[in-house]
Amino acid sequence: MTILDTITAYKLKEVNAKKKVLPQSLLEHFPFFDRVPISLAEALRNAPTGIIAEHKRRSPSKSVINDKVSIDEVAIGYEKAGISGMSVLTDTKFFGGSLDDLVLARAVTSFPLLRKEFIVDPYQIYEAKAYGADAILLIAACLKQSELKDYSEIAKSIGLDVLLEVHNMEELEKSLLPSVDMLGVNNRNLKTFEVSTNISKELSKHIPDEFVKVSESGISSVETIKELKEYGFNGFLIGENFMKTDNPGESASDFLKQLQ
Ligand SMILES: O=C(O)c1ccccc1NCC(=O)[C@H](O)[C@H](O)COP(=O)(O)O
Repeated sequence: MTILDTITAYKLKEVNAKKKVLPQSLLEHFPFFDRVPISLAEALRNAPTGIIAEHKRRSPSKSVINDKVSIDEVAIGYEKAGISGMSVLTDTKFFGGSLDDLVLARAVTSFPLLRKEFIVDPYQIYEAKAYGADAILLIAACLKQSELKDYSEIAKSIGLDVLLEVHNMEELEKSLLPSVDMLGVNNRNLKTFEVSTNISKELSKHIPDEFVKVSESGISSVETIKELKEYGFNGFLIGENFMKTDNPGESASDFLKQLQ
């Protein structure tokens, strides 16, 4: 059993329990549900740097990364730094995040927010909108092609952008759907936790130009970003490199200065 199998099995139970307490029909009455989202894909297409900075307290591969800084401090710092968008991990059990983090980040910023979650049920897409997200993540390794199609179409129907994450050619082939805005290549192998940006470089040539290409995980240098740009990447998802510092916003700001 891989970590992804463990997480998705847990998520299915978690979502079923949530639906009993707060049905989807009620999520549609949350104030943020009527908010017009800001497109993360557009922000990346038009940005000179294209960084999506992540709020990440801990992870299965690294345990604790940073549980000292507050979400609002991180979100304000990232926006001030000039980052294109922010990824907010909302999983509690494995990453120490929550939907409260998403609401708090939304309350203090106006740039695009990605709900970083292991989506296994459409309920979580409505939840993302209700709690202030602009975009959702779908992971090809967790979902069948019919689910990727249905879930991305649901997200688009309520105005959310879709970042679809792949790690190999087989996952990429089932992910080239018109309802997907951004194709993310995860440089982290979720079975071994090994990280290599070579996977982004290899898969980039098979991603058609209509998708915004995003390289995810294990990025810690501006040289890597400059190199990945040569392969057509417009977006770069960075978590640990900023979050491991005492001041993630300042660290992101220094990183952007080096890039410009
Ligand atoms: O980060 C992990 O250990 C991990 C383990 C299992 C599933 C997903 C995982 N990470 C989620 C992510 O996508 C990363 O947080 C994101 O790409 C940022 O990565 P990094 O810059 O390496 O923190």
